[in-house]
Amino acid sequence: MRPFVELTGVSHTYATGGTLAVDGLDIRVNEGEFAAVVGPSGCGKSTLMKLATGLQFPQSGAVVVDGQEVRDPVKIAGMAFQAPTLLPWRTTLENLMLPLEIVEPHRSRLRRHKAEYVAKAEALLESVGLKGAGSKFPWQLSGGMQQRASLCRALIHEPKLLMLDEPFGALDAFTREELWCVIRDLHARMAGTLTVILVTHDLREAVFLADRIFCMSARPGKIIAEKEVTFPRPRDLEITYTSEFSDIVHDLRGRIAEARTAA
Ligand SMILES: Nc1ncnc2c1ncn2[C@@H]1O[C@H](COP(=O)(O)OP(=O)(O)OP(=O)(O)O)[C@@H](O)[C@H]1O
Repeated sequence: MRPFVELTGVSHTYATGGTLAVDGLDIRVNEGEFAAVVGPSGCGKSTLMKLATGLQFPQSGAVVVDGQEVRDPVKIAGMAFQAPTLLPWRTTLENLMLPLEIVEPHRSRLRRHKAEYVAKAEALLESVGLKGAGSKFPWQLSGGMQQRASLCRALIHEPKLLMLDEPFGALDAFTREELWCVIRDLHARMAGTLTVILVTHDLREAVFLADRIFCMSARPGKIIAEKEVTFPRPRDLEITYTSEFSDIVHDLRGRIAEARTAA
């Protein structure tokens, strides 16, 4: 497998406040892989996401995505965050269409091929259990439904890289587990062509979804452990109740506890 996202010896200090957020960060995620990043609060997980998508640029080290050094915002990436950030004055369908109005080649095609794109958006909504919700405004949807819609928006322009920053953090445990399965199925459907990086505080979520888990030190963040998760796919929620699963969660919890006290 070829590396798809590579950060090598990356250090980054924010100009505002002069905070050294990550220092000597090395991470390599292969094409098609589902990676998760866990670590103590404030260790630089979101910074890693911003660096990998060209929203911030490091003072030292290299960031390479899909074989190209990152010098601008990465157009092949889709992103979803803890807050669904849907525009309240647009319907759900219109919210989904937003990246198409910005990202080429869709931007130039959108007007002439509108029906094709609408059909695609509707198919995506159906795939996450939101059939028929396209005409509703975000405020007419539950939090879980909004988060599903926001996932669809992140995927509408067929990104090769999906970046998820605590996307389920604000949801109740049942809805969260339901959405784990939605993401699992989306990733499986795009077999080998969609690389995912998920930042999460939820260690069960990381172990259930990921092929590889990176554990970060306290700030300034660097990778202190890398763990492969070899449970066969497709994974069922039942595996979360097995002792093998709990062992991995406990191991990660121990590493993060150590990283916090070492800070
Ligand atoms: N835009 C910014 N300007 C200045 N400092 C920032 C900015 N974004 C993050 N920081 C600082 O960089 C450090 C790392 O923040 P980051 O958001 O990457 O951590 P995190 O691991 O995602 O945190 P959490 O787990 O709490 O979400 C923090 O000390 C934070 O205050």
